[in-house]
Amino acid sequence: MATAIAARELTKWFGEGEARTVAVKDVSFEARLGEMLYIVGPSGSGKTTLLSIISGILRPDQGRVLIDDTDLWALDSNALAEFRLNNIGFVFQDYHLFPRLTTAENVAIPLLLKRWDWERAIAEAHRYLEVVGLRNRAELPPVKLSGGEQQRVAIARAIVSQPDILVLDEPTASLDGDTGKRIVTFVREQVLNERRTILIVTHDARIFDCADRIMHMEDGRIVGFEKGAP
Ligand SMILES: Nc1ncnc2c1ncn2[C@@H]1O[C@H](COP(=O)(O)OP(=O)(O)OP(=O)(O)O)[C@@H](O)[C@H]1O
Repeated sequence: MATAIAARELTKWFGEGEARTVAVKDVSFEARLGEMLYIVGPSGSGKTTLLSIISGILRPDQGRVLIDDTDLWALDSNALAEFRLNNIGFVFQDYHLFPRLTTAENVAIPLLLKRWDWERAIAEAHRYLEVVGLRNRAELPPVKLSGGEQQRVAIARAIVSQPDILVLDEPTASLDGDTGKRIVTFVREQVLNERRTILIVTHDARIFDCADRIMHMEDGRIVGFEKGAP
């Protein structure tokens, strides 16, 4: 399998002097095309910090992230924003949906940012809502949806612009066990393909069997990999 993401000697610290915490220490790994890779570890082990660095949200203090031929953190801020918009979809733990917009409008946001005209963006959003099984919720505001449905809206929004990299931070944290498992199985079966790489930070052992590989972190470092059982 080809490499999609290469993390090279990433280090990130917060604060200075006595208060300095090293959140990620000299982390190197590769994620492959067509792979679902989990990042697991105790609270405070640096998982979210690492995910944020890899997805272009948080600048590392040292090291590089290579995505295909692009050295992510060598891009200027405009190029980085553009790269993120075109290549990386991010699903946050608490969904980050806009309450005053309809479900379809929420899903259309990345396309509107890419300057699609309104009608076309909304039509495409409807198509993706159908993919995640929510076609009949398109005109509702997110508050009218269940947690699992909101999570699926967030996934539709993250994939609507067809990014090669999809990043999910604790996607099942706010869901009951069955719903969480269903959502991750959906991502594995309907969203993963040979041109995509999916990274998932999770504590949830009930979804481990959907992973291709599980990367364990402790105290800011990678302490091992195990094979999943998809
Ligand atoms: N913005 C910040 N300012 C200061 N310290 C931070 C900041 N973000 C993270 N940290 C610290 O960096 C370390 C790693 O945090 P991180 O959130 O990456 O861990 P995590 O493994 O994702 O934890 P959790 O599973 O609890 O979400 C922790 O010690 C945390 O307190």
